[in-house]
Amino acid sequence: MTTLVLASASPARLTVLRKAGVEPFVVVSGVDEDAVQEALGPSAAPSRVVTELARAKATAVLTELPADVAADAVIIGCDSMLLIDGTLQGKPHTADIARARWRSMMGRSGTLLTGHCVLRVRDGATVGESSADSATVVHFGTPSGDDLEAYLESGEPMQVAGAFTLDGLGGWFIDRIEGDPSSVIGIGLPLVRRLLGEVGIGVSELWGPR
Ligand SMILES: Nc1nc2c(ncn2[C@@H]2O[C@H](COP(=O)(O)OP(=O)(O)OP(=O)(O)O)[C@@H](O)[C@H]2O)c(=O)[nH]1
Repeated sequence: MTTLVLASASPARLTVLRKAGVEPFVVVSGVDEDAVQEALGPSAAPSRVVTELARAKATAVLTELPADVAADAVIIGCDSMLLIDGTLQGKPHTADIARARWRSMMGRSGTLLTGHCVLRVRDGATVGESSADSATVVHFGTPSGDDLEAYLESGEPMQVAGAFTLDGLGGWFIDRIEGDPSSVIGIGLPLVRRLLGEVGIGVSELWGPR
């Protein structure tokens, strides 16, 4: 049976796949995302940035796979960033940055881009590849000052692209989205289904015992 390898440390991506019937084999890539972005240059299109980051993550774990997994596997790498005011934003990391971002984006909208790369692996070699990004327009609500401070205090916004979640505390502050919710959380299931199809895999082959 083909093993789905998730090349990500993201707990959210793991949860999305588990709820969708797949128990992935997780290998964290450790890719230096800043270095990849720098190599792409300042004029790289946002969709290319997130897709190349996803490809770098998927490629990086190929050599880390145990032989029994690498015999028959499909590796998925992802990268999510928020495109707003013409700039790509990753994780804010500090409360001050997250606060400044929320004060700027509340009441407005941005596009959450998630790049995906799927590598089909047989006997340790890549025999197929498909990649694409998904774009979801996110309409931000207007949290009160107290609510925003409490949200920052939770620590959640610092650890996620765009300083918000759809499926966590951030959900109180997202008015609506236009697009696929799973890709906002970090891995777009309908897009991954299409990418898996391009390398000859049907999603139900990956579902565990029901
Ligand atoms: N739960 C949740 N997480 C989100 C949401 N939006 C973005 N994220 C997370 O924000 C993180 C974006 O950073 P990335 O660099 O793509 O991924 P990472 O967490 O660093 O993990 P790697 O794939 O190992 O790089 C991911 O973990 C996403 O799952 C959301 O709406 N909900």
